[in-house]
Amino acid sequence: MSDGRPDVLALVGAGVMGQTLLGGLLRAGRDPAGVLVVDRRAGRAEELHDRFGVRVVTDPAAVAAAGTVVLAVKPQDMGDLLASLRDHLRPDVLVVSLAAGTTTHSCEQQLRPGTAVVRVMPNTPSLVDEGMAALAGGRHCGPADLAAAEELMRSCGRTAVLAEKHLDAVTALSGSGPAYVFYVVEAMVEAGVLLGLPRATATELVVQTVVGAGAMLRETGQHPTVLREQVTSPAGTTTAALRQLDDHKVRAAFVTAVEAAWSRSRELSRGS
Ligand SMILES: NC(=O)C1=CN([C@@H]2O[C@H](COP(=O)(O)OP(=O)(O)OC[C@H]3O[C@@H](n4cnc5c(N)ncnc54)[C@H](OP(=O)(O)O)[C@@H]3O)[C@@H](O)[C@H]2O)C=CC1
Ligand SMILES: O=C(O)[C@@H]1CCC=N1
Repeated sequence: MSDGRPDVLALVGAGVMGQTLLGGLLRAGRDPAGVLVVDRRAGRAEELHDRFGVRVVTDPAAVAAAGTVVLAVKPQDMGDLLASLRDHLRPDVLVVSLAAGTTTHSCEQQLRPGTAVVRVMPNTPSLVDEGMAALAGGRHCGPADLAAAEELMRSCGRTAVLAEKHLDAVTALSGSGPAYVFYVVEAMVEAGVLLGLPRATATELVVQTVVGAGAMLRETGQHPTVLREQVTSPAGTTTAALRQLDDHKVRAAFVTAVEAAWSRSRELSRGS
């Protein structure tokens, strides 16, 4: 940890994203004794302690021991949360917010003046160490703070440091992106079932196809258009399918959908 902060990390909000990051940090070698989880659901303590070996509390005052505090609650809960943490945080704390559509400026305004805040947009493939997280530093955040936040997120995937103005687009693309891929997978599996394949077989075929296509994109570095053309034989099956996707404006629907997510992220940043 940088700048003489205590090595204790507090994670506030142990839902989907909080537990995903927690798992990554522990897999990467972080000592569970140095991690404190704060979640408002009292019943979570035993379950999370058994699963991760970390201490779990409901009292926000416990963050006073932490050099780094990661906020993983819903954007709509951030206001109440920041108010409850404000007087307990160390003056030199690093606050890392994972909340969609919550700007560093809005966090800073609700915390003690000068608090270092990093805004992060992660995604759920962090569960299998294939996450993508974009980070943006607030106005009191120095290079060492950003590096410390990046190190946290690298425990479960890749990172990119971007200007904060891009974070709503990141949220729409890679933050929500896994849901778009799962949606396509669901549709393809249903198509396989419609054509008479057992559901388990259809699922295995589709999942391996998606994993394989993703690996090809990463490992060949080829443009997706080139890779798609390699599959598309003249007068063949693929071109017949792609024509239907174009006729149904699926490409345009994806663009509009991502734009809607971007717009919603911007709305969240205005508190609506
Ligand atoms: N899920 C995803 O794919 C992604 C999520 N994010 C962001 O991560 C954040 C968390 O999302 P997600 O994990 O899905 O949400 P969840 O609802 O699964 O988890 C949030 C957790 O925080 C708890 N909580 C809420 N307020 C407080 C509080 N004041 N003190 C302590 N604990 C509290 C909630 O308790 P309770 O259940 O009682 O409400 C819940 O356990 C969001 O801001 C989201 O935008 C970012 C990228 C991807
Ligand atoms: O749907 C959401 O609001 C969150 C942010 C990105 C992914 N899930």
